Amino acid sequence: MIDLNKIRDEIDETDKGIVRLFEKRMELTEEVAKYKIETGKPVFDKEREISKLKKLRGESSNEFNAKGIQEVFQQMMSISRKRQYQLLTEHGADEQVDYRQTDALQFSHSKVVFQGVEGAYSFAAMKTFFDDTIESSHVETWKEAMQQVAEQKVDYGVLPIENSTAGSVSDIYDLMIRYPNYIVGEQILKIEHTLMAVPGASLEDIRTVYSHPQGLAQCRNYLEQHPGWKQEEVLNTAMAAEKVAKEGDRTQAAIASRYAAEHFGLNILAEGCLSGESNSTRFIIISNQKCFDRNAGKISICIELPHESGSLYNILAHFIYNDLNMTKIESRPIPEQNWEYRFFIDFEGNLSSPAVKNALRGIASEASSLRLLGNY
Ligand SMILES: O=C(O)C(=O)C[C@]1(C(=O)O)C=C[C@@H](O)C=C1
Repeated sequence: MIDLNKIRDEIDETDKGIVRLFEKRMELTEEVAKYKIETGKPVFDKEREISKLKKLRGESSNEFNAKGIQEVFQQMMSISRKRQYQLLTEHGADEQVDYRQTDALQFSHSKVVFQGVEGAYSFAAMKTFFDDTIESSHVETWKEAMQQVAEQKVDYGVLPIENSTAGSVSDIYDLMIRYPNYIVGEQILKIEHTLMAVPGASLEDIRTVYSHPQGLAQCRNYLEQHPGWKQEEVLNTAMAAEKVAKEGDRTQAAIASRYAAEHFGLNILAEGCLSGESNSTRFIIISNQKCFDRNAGKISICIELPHESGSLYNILAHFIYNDLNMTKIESRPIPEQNWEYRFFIDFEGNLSSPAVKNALRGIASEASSLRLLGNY
């Protein structure tokens, strides 16, 4: 009978040896880091890693072990890189600080653009985030709002990025890539949709419901109870209310805010049950200035990765090693590169913290591209 305890003793001895060798390897890594700090040579040397993996695989006795060796050494070199990034950060090696930190961003007396018309949820988010000294204006589309901020026609823009029921607003993610704007704040707004129609109309009269696609999506459960109603998309929830009020047709209804119903003189036919109790939308405040609040606690980045196995896993390891809490990851297709994606990542932290600097240094070296979208 084989003695399990005896085998385990031998495994323990072998593991001790592996730990000693690992420690030795990490000491050598520190030497490499010193050399790289002095010479400015990049930490990540892909060619060296590929040739090492090939050689080590060749030294294993069978294909199964070769795979294991590849996995273990990929991890070992990735750990070695992370230690080197730490040492580079501690040493303050060529930090590229192309953003400005400020004690407090100037929001009062600024020019702010939102999409839609008064009564739209973006308008409500703007009113909640900013004070009464701002000069606000509105445009028809999210793209125009992005453009106005990019061209510095206004100081800030307010855009919806995510809804707790319907999910991410993917168009906003795509627009963030197309325009050189930055996120400087966010506002979460509880969304309470109501169904409204012209005075005198009742639920039985309704044939068509107008709203923004997000409004229709968030009220999907309610609308499923009325399969006979035709759903029509318009640019904005408040515009839907405006259209119903202007056309005066009692077969039409709009899904929009209570404010919009009052503003356009419409009657509320249903409320409260439309999109659930906790339905909320997160709005971002964007600026063209790469300027972040010194006390900001959340960072948004966008990365593109080499199209190869394990690349996302390796990038995410930078958050784990630096104890950073990732709060969101979103993927969007890269146009013209079918089935390849860019990733939008939110995590907690401030750009001045060493942990964030380490992680961003590592990600910048190992991703195909990294764009900082904001610290707010
Ligand atoms: O040889 C180097 O240049 C190192 O930095 C060491 C090492 C390794 O751990 O083996 C780590 C990172 C490089 O990408 C390649 C190899």
